[in-house]
Amino acid sequence: MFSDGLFDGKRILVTGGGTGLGRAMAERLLALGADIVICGRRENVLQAAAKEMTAKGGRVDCYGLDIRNAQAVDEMVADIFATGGLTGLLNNAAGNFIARTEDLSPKGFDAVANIVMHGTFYVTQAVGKRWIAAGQGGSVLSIVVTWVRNGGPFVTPSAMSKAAVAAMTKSLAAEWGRYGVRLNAVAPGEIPTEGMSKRLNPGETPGARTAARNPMGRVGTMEELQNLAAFLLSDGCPWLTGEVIAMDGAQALATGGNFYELREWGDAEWKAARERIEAVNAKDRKER
Ligand SMILES: CCC/C=C/C(=O)SCCNC(=O)CCNC(=O)[C@H](O)C(C)(C)COP(=O)([O-])OP(=O)([O-])OC[C@H]1O[C@@H](n2cnc3c(N)ncnc32)[C@H](O)[C@@H]1OP(=O)([O-])[O-]
Ligand SMILES: NC(=O)C1=CN([C@@H]2O[C@H](COP(=O)(O)OP(=O)(O)OC[C@H]3O[C@@H](n4cnc5c(N)ncnc54)[C@H](OP(=O)(O)O)[C@@H]3O)[C@@H](O)[C@H]2O)C=CC1
Repeated sequence: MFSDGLFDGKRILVTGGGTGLGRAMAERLLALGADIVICGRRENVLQAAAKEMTAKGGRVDCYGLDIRNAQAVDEMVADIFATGGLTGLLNNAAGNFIARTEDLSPKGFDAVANIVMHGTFYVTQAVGKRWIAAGQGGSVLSIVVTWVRNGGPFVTPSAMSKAAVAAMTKSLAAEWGRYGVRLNAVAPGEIPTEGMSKRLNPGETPGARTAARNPMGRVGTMEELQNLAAFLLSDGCPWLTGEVIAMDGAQALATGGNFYELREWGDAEWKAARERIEAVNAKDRKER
């Protein structure tokens, strides 16, 4: 679908690029010739992913850090610019889980908001200010959710924070356009990944609920997202900026989104879901 070498000479930072959608998009960009940088909190996950991704060649650099830490983000980005710079940024790292909003503690809200809203801003600003200082342009792509348009029941901290990322995308497209920096966002429907399925559909067959409700009768595929991300980050559309593009088989248009049906759940279902989510959180935390 794309020419070989489309991304020759490009270097792209993919936050959360060691797993799931981030890894899939990083792999496609690498295959098209880009050098890749990935970051996340679990260094072992990043190193294992980088090893597999470069089995056929290419360069993938890893940084183990928490993007909620603005100083750590700035140090990472300074190091990246000291070792070759960047032409693109893919804001993909996120945290999320389903919960009744009345059950959230302040720390539970902050866990999501500090990753998605604050962390995404820290990375974008650290990269953007260096592009501006260097007099070079760049392209930012952020992964959001369809809930930025109409809210997301039972995922309120994520809906609020991703809406902030969509607002950042539009604000900076206007503010930084004069520097040749463009920003766009993609709002995918469900594309099952381990990190997502275990926190948003705990105990269910991954993708089953979406397949039953989606106008196209299925979940999304990695390949569809890889193609859209490659197009948006390529030099093929330099005047395209400030857009949020949904790709969900029209599910949000038809049904409003993903989790409204959870209003049927009672205390027992929420307790079971929380236990499953906290088990996966604890497992991942041990690897940090
Ligand atoms: C269509 C699909 C769209 C998909 C969109 C996506 O984004 S998929 C992306 C999917 N991928 C990911 O999400 C990957 C990354 N995700 C993560 O690392 C975790 O899920 C994280 C966001 C909780 C951060 O973890 P951490 O260890 O850094 O967290 P921490 O120690 O800072 O604060 C923890 C606080 O959260 C509380 N809490 C937790 N669960 C529940 C619950 N079920 N109920 C209520 N509360 C809950 C917990 O009790 C504690 O508060 P407390 O009690 O101390 O006051
Ligand atoms: N899968 C889906 O159906 C959909 C996903 N999305 C979005 O796609 C993106 C990827 O999700 P997905 O691949 O499914 O889930 P994953 O859980 O696999 O990806 C999240 C990644 O972000 C990293 N991350 C999380 N918190 C931090 C942090 N504080 N600092 C640094 N890295 C962090 C995680 O690594 P680590 O834990 O090691 O830090 C992980 O690699 C997210 O933005 C999500 O909101 C949007 C719509 C649908």
